[in-house]
Amino acid sequence: MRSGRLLFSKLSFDLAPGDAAIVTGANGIGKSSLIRLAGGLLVPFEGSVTCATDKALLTEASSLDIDRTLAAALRFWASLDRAPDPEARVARALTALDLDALADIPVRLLSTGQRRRASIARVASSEAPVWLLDEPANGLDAVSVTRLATLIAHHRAGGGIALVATHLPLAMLDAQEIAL
Ligand SMILES: Nc1ncnc2c1ncn2[C@@H]1O[C@H](COP(=O)(O)OP(=O)(O)OP(=O)(O)O)[C@@H](O)[C@H]1O
Repeated sequence: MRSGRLLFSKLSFDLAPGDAAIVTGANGIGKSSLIRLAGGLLVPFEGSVTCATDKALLTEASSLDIDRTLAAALRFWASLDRAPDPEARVARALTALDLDALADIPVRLLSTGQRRRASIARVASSEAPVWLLDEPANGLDAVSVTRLATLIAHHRAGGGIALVATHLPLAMLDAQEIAL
């Protein structure tokens, strides 16, 4: 329910380790709202959302401090996570997103696509088992979209879960489709 309007009803799905779901539908149908519900940023009008483990959320807004270097901005968030060794996690995520060369650049100087990759790196560096991604491919070039698909596949292969809202094609093997 948003602004008194029912967005969707009778929606039910489960995701086990290794699973993925892709949320599709027209503009304004409620894809972002569903991701936010899953992330606990919105409360369902009716029903419930249960998540047994840590989750990382990617929304349209970048949560990275624009005045820090990319590496420092990522380390800030990684240090708040429960997983050990934030430095190593950030280093791995920077490499996975091909951002090593930009590690010492202030976030405010990054391009749109670079910022999006940086936000994905924040999710990856959390090493949270559940990834909730709202339009992760927005602003990415073709190579970066492929890299994102590979990253999600690796995450799932390691027992991770991905719930992804996207209106852009993103290859995710055997993903459930949640068509709103
Ligand atoms: N903060 C808000 N307060 C009230 N209504 C909102 C808010 N955010 C979104 N809405 C409304 O909720 C509905 C669903 O929005 P949502 O962003 O979930 O759609 P979406 O499917 O992700 O759209 P898009 O494809 O354009 O990103 C829309 O009608 C929108 O106007």
